[in-house]
Amino acid sequence: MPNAYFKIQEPKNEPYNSFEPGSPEKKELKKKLKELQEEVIEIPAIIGGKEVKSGDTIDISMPHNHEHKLATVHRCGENEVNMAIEAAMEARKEWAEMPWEERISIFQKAADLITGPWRHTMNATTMLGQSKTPHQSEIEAVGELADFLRFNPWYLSQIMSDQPHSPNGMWNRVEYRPLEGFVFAVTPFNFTAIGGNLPTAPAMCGNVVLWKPSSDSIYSNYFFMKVLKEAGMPDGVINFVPGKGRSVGDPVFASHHFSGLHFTGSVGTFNNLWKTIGDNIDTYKTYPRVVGETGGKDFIFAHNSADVDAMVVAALRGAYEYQGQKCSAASRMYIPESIWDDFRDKFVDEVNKIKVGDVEDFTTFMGAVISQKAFDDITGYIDYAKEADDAEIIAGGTYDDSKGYFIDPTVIVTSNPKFKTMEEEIFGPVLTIYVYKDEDFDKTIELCDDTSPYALTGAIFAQDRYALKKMSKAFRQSAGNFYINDKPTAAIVNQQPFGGARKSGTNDKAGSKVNLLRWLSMRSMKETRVPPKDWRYPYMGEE
Ligand SMILES: NC(=O)c1ccc[n+]([C@@H]2O[C@H](COP(=O)([O-])OP(=O)(O)OC[C@H]3O[C@@H](n4cnc5c(N)ncnc54)[C@H](O)[C@@H]3O)[C@@H](O)[C@H]2O)c1
Ligand SMILES: N[C@@H](CCC=O)C(=O)O
Repeated sequence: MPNAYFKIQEPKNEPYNSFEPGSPEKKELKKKLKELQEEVIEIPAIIGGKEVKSGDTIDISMPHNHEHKLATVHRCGENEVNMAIEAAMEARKEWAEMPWEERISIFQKAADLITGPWRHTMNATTMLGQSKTPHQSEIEAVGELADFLRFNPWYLSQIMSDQPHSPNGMWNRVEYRPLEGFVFAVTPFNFTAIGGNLPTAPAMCGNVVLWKPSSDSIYSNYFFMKVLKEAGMPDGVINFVPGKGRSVGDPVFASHHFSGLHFTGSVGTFNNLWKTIGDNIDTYKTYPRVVGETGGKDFIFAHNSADVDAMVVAALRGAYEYQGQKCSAASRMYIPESIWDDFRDKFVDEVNKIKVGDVEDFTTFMGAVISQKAFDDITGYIDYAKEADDAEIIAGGTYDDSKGYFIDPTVIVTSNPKFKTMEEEIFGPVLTIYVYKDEDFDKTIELCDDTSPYALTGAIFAQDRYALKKMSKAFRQSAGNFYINDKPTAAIVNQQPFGGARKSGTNDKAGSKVNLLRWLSMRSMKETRVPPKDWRYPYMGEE
C-alpha cells in the first residue's frame, strides 16, 4: 500500500507535428509508410498476453488502394472469447489489488511511447488502414490518444482524493473499487484514439477488459496493443479479441462476469447490445454499467449576421475532414436567404479545390471512405438526391471505387428541411443545406432542433450577440458539444469533454472524470472511534 499521497502533475495537451515540406517528421513518416507496406502481417488475438490464432481469418487492405493487402487477421469465436474471459478474471486477482499509482504509470508510459518512438508507427498504420491524411492521423492516433492516456490518470488521482466529511468521533472514507467482473470495450473504426481509450480508461481504474476492435481499424489497434505491452501492461488485463460482432458479443454477454460495456459506434449496434444485456440481466452477478457514445446528425446554423468567410472554412473542414467519417461531422446546415448567395459562391469555389486521393500524397485533403459497404451506403444517398425533385447537388456528387473507395465532397441543397439527407446519419462527405427566409429565424431554430433524433454536436454562427444568446438557449438539448463561431468537430481532451445525448449516447464524456467514475464502484466506510455502549437514546430518559 502507498506510504504517501501521490500527486499527479497536470498534463499538457500533446503538440502536433505539422509535416511541412522538408520537415524531418515528414521524411520519417514517409519512410515508415513505405516500410509497413513491404510486409503483410499476421494479426492474432492476444489473450492472457499470448498470441492466439483461431485459423478463422480475414484479410484487411487499404481503403484508398483496396488491392493492397496489409494483414491477415485471426477472428475470435466463442472458444477464444471464453479463454479471454478466463484470462481476464485470473489477471483481475492481482490487477484489482494493484495501487492506482502503479497502474497509471503504465498508461503514462504508453503515452510517452506513442509520442516518442512509436509516433510514426501509430500515424502510418492509421493512415494506411483507415485512410487518414497525416494531419488527421496526428491529431488523434497520436495527439488525442496521448491526451487520453495522460489526462485520465490525472482525473483518477482527483477522484481518489475526493473524500467525504468526517465529524468529530468518526472517520468516513470512500474507496473506489474496480467493477466486480470484466469490462467489454467495443470500438469503432474511425478513431484510433477511441480504440485506445475505451479499453484503457476502465483498465487504469483497476478493471480487466476484453477489447473488440472494429474489423476496419484492426491494423492500427493491433500496434497499440504492442505499445501497451512495451509499456508494461500485465498479461490478461486487456485482451484483444477481434472478430465478427455477434461471434464475440454473444459469448461476452452470456457471461456471469460481464460487468460493463464501454461502447462507441452506431445507434443501431448500441440499441442491440443494450437489449441483449437487458435480456441477460439475470445472468450477471452485478448490474452492468452501460456507456455508449453513438451517432450524430450534426448541424451548423447561421444567423444573417454570420461571418461568411469564417463559416466557409468551418463548414468545409467540419463536413469533409476525414471524409465526413467523424461522429461530429457537419452534415446539415441552415443558412438565411440574405447571405446564401455569398456563402454558396465562396463555399462551392473552395469545395471544388479539395483534392481527394491517396493519403500518402501529402497534398490530398481527403482519402477514401473506409470500405465497400460505406461507399455503397454513401453513394446511395447521393444517388437518391440526384433523383429527388426537392434537392439539387451543387458540388461533388461524383465517386469512383475502381482503385480506392473515393467519394468527392458533395453539397446538396434542398427546399425540404426534412429531406432524407437532412435527417439520417450518412457518415460520409455529404453536406445538405437548407436555405430559410430571414424572418423565419425562430421557426427554423425549432425545426433544426426536432429534425433529427441525435444530439451530438452543433455549431452556430452570428456576430449579433442577441442572436447568439437566443440560439444557445434554444439549442440547449440539441448538442452535447456546442460550438460558437467554430466548426463542430475536433474536440480536445481536457478542453471540450466529448459526448452527446438523446440518441447520440449516454453522454459519459470521453476523457473526463465522469467517464472514469462509470468504471469505479464506491465503497463508503465509517469508522467510529468510541462506539456507544448503551442502546437507549437521551429522549427516552425519565422527566
Ligand atoms: N459519439 C461518439 O463519440 C462517436 C465517436 C466515433 C464514432 N461514432 C459513431 O460510430 C459509428 C461509426 O462506427 P462503426 O461503423 O465502427 O460503428 P458500428 O456500430 O458498425 O460498429 C461499432 C463496433 O461494434 C461492433 N459490433 C457490432 N455488432 C456487435 C455485436 N453484436 N456484439 C459486439 N460488437 C458488435 C463492431 O464490430 C464495431 O467494433 C457512427 O455512427 C459514428 O457516429 C460515435
Ligand atoms: N472527438 C471527435 C469525434 C469523434 C467521433 O468520431 C471530434 O470532436 O471531432
